[in-house]
Order: sequence, then C-alpha cells, then structure tokens
Amino acid sequence: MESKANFTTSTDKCLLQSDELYEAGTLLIHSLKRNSFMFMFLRAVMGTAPDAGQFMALLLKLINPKKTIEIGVFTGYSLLLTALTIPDDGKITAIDINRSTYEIGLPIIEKSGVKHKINFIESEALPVLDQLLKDPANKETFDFAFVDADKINYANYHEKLLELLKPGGVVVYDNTLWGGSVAMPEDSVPKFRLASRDAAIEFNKYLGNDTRVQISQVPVGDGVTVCRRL
Ligand SMILES: C[S@@+](CC[C@H](N)C(=O)[O-])C[C@H]1O[C@@H](n2cnc3c(N)ncnc32)[C@H](O)[C@@H]1O
Ligand SMILES: O=c1cc(-c2ccc(O)cc2)oc2c(O)c(O)ccc12
Repeated sequence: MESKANFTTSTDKCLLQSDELYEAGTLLIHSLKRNSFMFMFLRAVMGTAPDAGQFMALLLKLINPKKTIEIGVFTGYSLLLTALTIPDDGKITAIDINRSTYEIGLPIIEKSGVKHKINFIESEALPVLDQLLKDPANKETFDFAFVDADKINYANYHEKLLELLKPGGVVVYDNTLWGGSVAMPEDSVPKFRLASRDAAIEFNKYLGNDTRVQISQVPVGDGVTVCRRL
C-alpha cells in the first residue's frame, strides 16, 4: 500500500489509508449508515471523522455524562452526536468563535429534538473557560469534554478543563495524530499544516508527561486522545 500523508481532501483524513482497510478494519458500515445522511451533511468540511464519532458515541454511552463541554462546534456534527447520546437531562456548553457555521446545522439539531440540551456560546473558548472557573460552583462538576478547535491552544484548554472536570471525568482531544503528520519529517508536511502539526507533537508530549490523567491515544479518525482525570 502506498504510504502518503492524508491531506488530499477533508473527508478522507482517516489514518487507515485505503477504503478497504477502513471498512474491513473498523466494521463501520452498518452502524454508520443508519445515520449517514444527517451526519454526512453536518460533517461537510472539518467535522470529526465517522469512526472517531462512532468511538465517541460509545464512550459517551459508557460514561453517561450529565454535564459536558465542547470546544469547536463548526456545523455541529460532534455536537449533535453528543446531544443524541447523553441523557435527556444532560447539558452541553458548546463554544465556537463562529455562530454562522453552528446555524447551518441548527435545523437538524432542532429536528432531532435535542436543542434543549445545548447552550451555544459564540466566543473564543479560553475566556469562556475562565469565566466558568470564576464561579466555584462550576469547579469539578463536568463529566465530559470534547476539544476539536485550534490545536495550538490544546494545552491551555487542558489546564482549565482539568479544573472543571470531576475526578474520573473524561476529556477527548481530536486530531492528535493530525493526518499522520506528527510522525513525518517537517519537509513532507504542507506549510499550512505545520503549525498545527508542531502543536500536536508538543501537546502529545505534554499529555504523555501529565501525571494528573490516565490517557490512551486511539488511532481512529485523525487520532483521538482520551484522558481520564485522576
Ligand atoms: C474542526 S472544527 C470543529 C468540528 C466539529 N467538532 C465537528 O465535529 O463538526 C473547529 C472549530 O473550532 C472553531 N475554533 C477555532 N479556534 C477557536 C477558538 N479559539 N475558540 C473557539 N472555537 C474555535 C472553529 O471556528 C471551527 O468551527
Ligand atoms: O482543516 C482543518 C483545520 C482545522 C483547524 C486548524 C486550525 C485551527 O485553529 C482550528 C481548526 O481543524 C480540522 C479538524 O479538526 C478536522 O477534524 C479536520 C480538518 C481540520
């Protein structure tokens, strides 16, 4: 099989580098097709990969979180997936700098009957996390967080999320393998991808040395790292 950096289109960013391997290896087809149209629409450009979404839905069912936070909403693929998976009285604080992309997916969220679980905040994420932390009632209350935004801030998000998460709470980071580029020589990575690739390498080292969490880097989608707060 040809080895290539997976930078061709936004929809084939999975690390399994052929369709056959992706389908055979992950036995995805049946469970993904059940909801494919709705989710394909929302995933459009930057959405989390379907196998990573499937993995996250499984994690969410296992954790059954009531209080969650998402950083990086885009058109709402992972947001809808979370909203559909958590219990009916579960809540998601969803943060993105751009409300207009959230509004593209909003009609589907509304049709799915899960809008009541979502508090969308249009903002840079860091000030929102700081604001939440100003209220002691928010500290150590979140069960789950998903981070899928600007890669250069992942370590900053991690520090604040650890204060917001309960002991035993889980944070999932998307794109921690960044198309496989974290293991590639710098000169084979397209220039526009370098900053995020370097940030992912630094972040992975930083998480690997963080004794406050138990981690597992899972090679689904673009690489997701699951951290459980100790
Ligand atoms: C990869 S997309 C999120 C995809 C989404 N999780 C999904 O599955 O469809 C990244 C999003 O992060 C948002 N973003 C980037 N930097 C941000 C920041 N500093 N604070 C909040 N949102 C940010 C972008 O506007 C974009 O919508
Ligand atoms: O193509 C992208 C770009 C991003 C990205 C890059 C830089 C930022 O400050 C925010 C977002 O994120 C992506 C992503 O998370 C994904 O799953 C696929 C593609 C992209």
